[in-house]
Amino acid sequence: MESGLPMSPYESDPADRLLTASADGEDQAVEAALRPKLLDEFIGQERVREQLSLVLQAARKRGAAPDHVLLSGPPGLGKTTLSMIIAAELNAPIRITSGPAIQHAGDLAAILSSLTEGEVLFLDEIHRMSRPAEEMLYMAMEDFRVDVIVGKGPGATAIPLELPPFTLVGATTRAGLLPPPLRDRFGFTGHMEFYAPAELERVVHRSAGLLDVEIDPAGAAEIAGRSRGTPRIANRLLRRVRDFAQVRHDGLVSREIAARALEVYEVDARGLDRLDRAVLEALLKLFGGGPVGLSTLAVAVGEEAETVEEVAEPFLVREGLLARTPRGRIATAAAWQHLGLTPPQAPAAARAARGVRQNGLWADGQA
Ligand SMILES: Nc1ncnc2c1ncn2[C@@H]1O[C@H](COP(=O)(O)OP(=O)(O)OP(=O)(O)O)[C@@H](O)[C@H]1O
Repeated sequence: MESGLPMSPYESDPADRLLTASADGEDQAVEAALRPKLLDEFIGQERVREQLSLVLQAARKRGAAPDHVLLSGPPGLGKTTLSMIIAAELNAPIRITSGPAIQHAGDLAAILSSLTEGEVLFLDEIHRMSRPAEEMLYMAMEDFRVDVIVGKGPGATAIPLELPPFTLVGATTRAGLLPPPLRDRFGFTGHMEFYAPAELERVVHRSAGLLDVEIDPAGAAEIAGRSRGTPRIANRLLRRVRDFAQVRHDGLVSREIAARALEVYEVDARGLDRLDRAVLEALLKLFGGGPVGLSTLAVAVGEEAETVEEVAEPFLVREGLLARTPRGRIATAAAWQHLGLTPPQAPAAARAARGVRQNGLWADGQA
């Protein structure tokens, strides 16, 4: 049973999109090899890294398990990677599971009771855990104890079970929707931000080294610029560009090769894909930049309203290309510029742009 929370727009990305931030099968297979193993190798997220480093160093000094850690932020920014780094830095084993995998409180009890002292428990998508499991987790986090209910009805008894001290690392795309009692039991929350292009360039370089791909700095910059601030996407685009470079050229990834490869995959210079551009083009060309209602816009691009709203729009809004207003969707000046189109001018605005009105006449002589 799920917690009943709506899916996050991040989670509902269809996996067949090259630019989705959620992991597909190929990602999962390659990602293990690309994950940084220690905090020093982890690129970017300076603030979270420094804060976490203090938490871990202090725990090591005290010889105790650190406080529970909550990592929040969109998918593909390195939450799983950081949880593994936490375990490696503490020299502790790690157990990995996720909210949706824990259907019953008993599932959680089984995991908790088999933890060893100091072990790190990584709970991905913690906001999607069932309510009874969530309540069991409160007690486990605070008192390192759970009550296992044996039997049913009036004869049911609660058997207390002591747990060894462990560190929970929870990950969520929606920290704001976690129930406060759960949120409050984390001693440290790290908010992961989208990566800057220069940081993604370093990610691409590092991954290229591990995958044995020859790449020059301009090639890495080209891939980074199209990766939507997300290392998982950067790594995926790098693999597609590598294919192109190996099949059509000599294997070296330069700016030109990266740009041509990503053109084949319909990822433009700003990281927009076919659907993103279709939405923008409809908004600009059919509706003059809006405002237009979501369902009308969706019909124009032949997609479901939810797909437009949850898959294309979040990135377009983040990029400042589209705005959601109470009257409908509108395109920004940057959207016109990005598609190389000229916004229509309102008659008065057009005249004002041409000249100053004097003596009741515009500079062009019209009244
Ligand atoms: N700071 C980083 N430096 C280098 N590589 C990174 C960094 N962050 C993430 N990556 C790479 O990006 C990929 C995705 O990272 P990860 O699986 O940790 O993301 P996530 O936030 O846990 O995603 P999800 O929420 O979907 O589980 C991994 O291959 C990892 O190697």
